[in-house]
Amino acid sequence: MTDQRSGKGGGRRRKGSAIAAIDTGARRGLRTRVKSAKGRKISSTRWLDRQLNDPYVQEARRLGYRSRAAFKLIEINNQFDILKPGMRVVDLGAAPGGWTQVAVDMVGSKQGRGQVVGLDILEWEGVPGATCLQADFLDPAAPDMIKHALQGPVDAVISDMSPETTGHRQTDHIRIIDLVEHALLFAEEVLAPNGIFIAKVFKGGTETELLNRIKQHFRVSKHAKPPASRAESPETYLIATGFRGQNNAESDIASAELPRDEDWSPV
Ligand SMILES: C[S@@+](CC[C@H](N)C(=O)[O-])C[C@H]1O[C@@H](n2cnc3c(N)ncnc32)[C@H](O)[C@@H]1O
Repeated sequence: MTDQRSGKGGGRRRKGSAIAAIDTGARRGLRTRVKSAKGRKISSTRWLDRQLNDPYVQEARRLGYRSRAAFKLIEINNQFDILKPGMRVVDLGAAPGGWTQVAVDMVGSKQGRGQVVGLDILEWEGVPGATCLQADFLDPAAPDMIKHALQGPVDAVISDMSPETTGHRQTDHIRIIDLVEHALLFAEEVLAPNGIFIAKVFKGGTETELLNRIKQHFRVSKHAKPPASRAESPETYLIATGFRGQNNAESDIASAELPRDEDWSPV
């Protein structure tokens, strides 16, 4: 909960093993899968094959990104032109650090412009140019920890947080919505006017109440499924721009006017 590091290099790589071909984040995932796949070795082998044949994994490795997830943020940004030099960004669910690396490059924090603060429940290696925190975001003390690290109002809160999936659709849905709701409440507290909120959600599962809240606080909201997000994954990203400002929420949006989740066409 109190671990705060910044400015260290990338993850260690084990030379010579098959695992050395996979970036740090994927290797962490491999260990998890092998452990949880006791007696189901075939599926972990298939998973390993998929990693080795995945062009995003290869490209992440070539460019020094810690996860293939980095490309999701790059693609979201290509599409929506969101992150710009000098911005202050909070990255939730940041480990192993792919999005943090991309955000650091985009805002220019290594050159002293903007700021990136990343947080994850897992222990993770600091990303140069970012403040890297370890805490459970659902712990009431976590938001204050981030606020303490911030040097001013935030331009973008980006969340790639996802809970350990159980395979039970409804349970997974409830867990991710809980994370998104906490992230949104935090964003409402720290965002500057016109700020941006990005959060991972599961397709077809964004609660009306959550969408209602997004509509009240942001001028524009969309769903996006970047090409780097695997087609078979239910994940999609909620992109909300034009934060109306603290205490400036639109309270007169009739619920009848709100789009149903399935009406939000993917962009
Ligand atoms: C898909 S990964 C993020 C990948 C990351 N964006 C990247 O580019 O490398 C999801 C992350 O959410 C984190 N997470 C899940 N629940 C969390 C919580 N309650 N607090 C903080 N982080 C959490 C997980 O530990 C995991 O690292």
